[in-house]
Amino acid sequence: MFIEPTQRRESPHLRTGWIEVISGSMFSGKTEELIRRLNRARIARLKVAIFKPAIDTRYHDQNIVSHNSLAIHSTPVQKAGQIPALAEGFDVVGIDEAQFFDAEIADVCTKLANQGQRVIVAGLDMDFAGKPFGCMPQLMAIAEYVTKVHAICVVCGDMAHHSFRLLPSQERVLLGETDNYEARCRRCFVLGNDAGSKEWVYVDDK
Ligand SMILES: Nc1ncnc2c1ncn2[C@@H]1O[C@H](COP(=O)(O)OP(=O)(O)O)[C@@H](O)[C@H]1O
Ligand SMILES: Cc1cn([C@H]2C[C@H](O)[C@@H](COP(=O)(O)O)O2)c(=O)[nH]c1=O
Ligand SMILES: [Zn+2]
Repeated sequence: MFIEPTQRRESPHLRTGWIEVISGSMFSGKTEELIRRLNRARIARLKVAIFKPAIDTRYHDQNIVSHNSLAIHSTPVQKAGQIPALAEGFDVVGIDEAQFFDAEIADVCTKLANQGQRVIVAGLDMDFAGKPFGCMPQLMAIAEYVTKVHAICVVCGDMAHHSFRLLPSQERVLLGETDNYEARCRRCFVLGNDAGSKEWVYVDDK
């Protein structure tokens, strides 16, 4: 578990901010972990602002929602450049689905952190082809803290770090969940359709 640094309580302009990145494949728990950190910041009575790209309407047009139905209210924005004005006066800034933001997102996160805000960014490290996704490599490079989370391969049960697309589309952006994607380990990802595809069945402990 990530041990959160303590945020000093003076005005944001008198304290040091930082950037945290939570990254991994689909179903790896990025959103869960983002919501956990943001809820803890709220419990600490810090002012929390949360953003997501407006394109991400998968589960809800406003809320950030995890695959296991945790939810937190957010402000959808069209462009990264809109975030600084909207985040003014907040101690902590959460951003989900960062891979969909334009290249300005890295400068935006730097600006917020330099102003003393704690910035927590979650996003996919790789696309369906196993290629680094958009701005994520840059965000991981400039962050003080990077947490890589992993899913479970739905084919074999090993640790998964790939998002395997079940449709033939080669478009980079294709929203979806278990209808369109599976979490897969390296081996089952490389095997592709030859690895087969199984609905994950939880083993009964009894
Ligand atoms: N293959 C899988 N591996 C791990 N968790 C899964 C898998 N499929 C569904 N889940 C569920 O997804 C949850 C994580 O969802 P979420 O935080 O939205 O992930 P992410 O944002 O990384 O896509 C897990 O707690 C679990 O309930
Ligand atoms: C791999 C991959 C994913 N997407 C889309 C699919 C989902 O809508 C999001 C990822 O959401 P999650 O919170 O990480 O589960 O991204 C895409 O558009 N292109 C891809 O290659
Ligand atoms: Zn596997």
